[in-house]
Amino acid sequence: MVVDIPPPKRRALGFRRVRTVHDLQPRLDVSPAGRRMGSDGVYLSPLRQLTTNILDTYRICNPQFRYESAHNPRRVLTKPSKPAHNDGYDNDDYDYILYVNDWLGTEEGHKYLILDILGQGTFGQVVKCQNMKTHEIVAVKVVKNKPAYFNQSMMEVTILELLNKSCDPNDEHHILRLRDSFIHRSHLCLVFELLSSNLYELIKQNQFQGLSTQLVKVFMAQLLDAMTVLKEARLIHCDLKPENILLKSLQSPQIKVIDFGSACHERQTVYTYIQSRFYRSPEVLLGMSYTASIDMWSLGCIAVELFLGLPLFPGTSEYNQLTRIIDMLGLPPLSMLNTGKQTNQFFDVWETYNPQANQTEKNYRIKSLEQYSREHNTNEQPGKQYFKATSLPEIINTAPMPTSKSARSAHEIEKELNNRAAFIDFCQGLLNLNPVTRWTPQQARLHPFITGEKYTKPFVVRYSMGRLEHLT
Ligand SMILES: Nc1ncnc2c1ncn2[C@@H]1O[C@H](COP(=O)(O)OP(=O)(O)OP(=O)(O)O)[C@@H](O)[C@H]1O
Repeated sequence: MVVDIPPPKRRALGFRRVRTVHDLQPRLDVSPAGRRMGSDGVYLSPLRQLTTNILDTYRICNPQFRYESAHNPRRVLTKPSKPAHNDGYDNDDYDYILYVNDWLGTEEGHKYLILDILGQGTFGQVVKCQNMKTHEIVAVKVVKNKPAYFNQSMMEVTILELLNKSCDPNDEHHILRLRDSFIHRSHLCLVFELLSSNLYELIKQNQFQGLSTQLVKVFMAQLLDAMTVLKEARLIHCDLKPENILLKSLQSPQIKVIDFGSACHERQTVYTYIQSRFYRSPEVLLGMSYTASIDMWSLGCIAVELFLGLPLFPGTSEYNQLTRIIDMLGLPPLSMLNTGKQTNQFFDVWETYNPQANQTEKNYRIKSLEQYSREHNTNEQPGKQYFKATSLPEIINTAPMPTSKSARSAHEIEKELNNRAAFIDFCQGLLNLNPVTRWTPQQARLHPFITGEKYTKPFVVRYSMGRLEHLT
C-alpha cells in the first residue's frame, strides 16, 4: 500500500523536497481523460492510478461501474470442481465445491469466510476459514453430503463435545477443540481450532531420517496423556497415525490428537474394518473383539516410526500386514488365534493330541504367499523391507546415531544408548501382541523412557488391589 503524505508535512518531518517524476510532467489545466488527481493536486502517474484506489480509476473510466465482491473471480479449492449433485453445489464425490472468499454458515456468529484448503480426508475437506464475528482463524471440516458420512461425523461431534466439555474442560490433555458445528447446504460443518503440520509431514521434512529419542519422548508423553483421558472415558480413537497428530504451531513440540471420525465407545465396537493398515492391531486383523488397547498398538507403531523415520509395518495388504508383524514379533497367543473370526483366512489350522493335557489342540501356521494369493485370488507380494535387521531391538540399536559434535562425546553416546535401551523396552510394552497384557496408557506413562528416570532393567507393571503399581 502506498501512503501519500502531502508535501508540507513531508518537509515538517524533515524530508528534503526532491524532484519527482511529477515535477517533470507538464501541468495541464484541462483534466486529461481518465486521469485522477492526488491530494497534492498532481495527476497521478499511470502506475499509481492503476495500483492505488483502483475503484476510483474504474469509475472515472466508466461512471456506470459498480463494485460487488460477489463478482470477484473465485478460486476453486475442491477437485473435481464440476457440479454434479445438490443443485450444483456438490461434485461427483458429494463434496461441497468450495471457493476462496465464499461463506460457510449464515447465522450471526456462525459465518465463516473461506481462506484456503488445509487437507482432504475420507469424510470430506478441511478448510482454513475466518469467523466473521470473532475474527478467529479456524479449521472447518466440510463433511460429504452422504448419510453415512453425516451420521458418523455427528458421532465425532458428540465424542469431541464430551471430551472437550467433560473430560478436558481446561484444554490440558492434547485433544483437538471443537468450537462450533452447523449445517451448510446439507453439509455438516465441524469448526475446529486451527493447528499446524501433522507428524507425517514433520518426518517428511526431516527427510525420513527419524527424530531424536528426546523429541519422541516429548511427543509420546503428550499422546499417553491424551490416551489416558480417552481410556478413562472408555473411548477408542480407532485411527491413530502420524497424519492424525498435529503440531499446535511450528514454534514448539506441542501436539494435539485429531480426527475422532472413527472413534467409538468401548461398549459399541460395531465396526471390524477399522484403523489405518500400518497401525492396525493384531486383534483387529484377526477379527477379534477389541478394546481401547488397539490404540496402544498404534501408539507403539507411531513411536518406532517417529524414531526411525519410516513405518515399522508398512503392510501392502491385510495378509502382508500380519506376516510383517509375525516375522518380527512371532505368532499371536493361541487364545487369540482360537477366537479370531479371520484366523482361518490367514492360517492353516490342524489339530494334534496333547497327551499331557489329554486333549486335542489346534496348531496354526501362516499360509504361504502363494497359497493365500491362490485362495483369495490376489497377487500378494513380499513387499519392501526397509530395515536390514529383523528384531525390534536390533532395528532401533542400528539406527544412525545423532551426528552433532556434542552428541559424539563418550558421555553422550552412553546416554543415547541408555535412552535407546529404555525406548526398546517401552515400545515392546506397547507392541505386545496380546491386548490383555499390552500396557495401558496409565502404565506406559510410568515407564522410565517417559519419566526420565535412569533405565536399569525391563519395566514390569501390575495392578494390585485396583491400584496401579510398577516394578522396575
Ligand atoms: N484442526 C486442524 N487444523 C489444521 N489442519 C487440520 C485440522 N484438522 C484437520 N486438518 C487437516 O485435514 C486433514 C484431514 O482431516 P481429518 O483427518 O480430520 O479428516 P478425515 O476426513 O477424517 O480424514 P481420514 O481420511 O484420515 O479419516 C488432516 O490430515 C490435516 O492435514
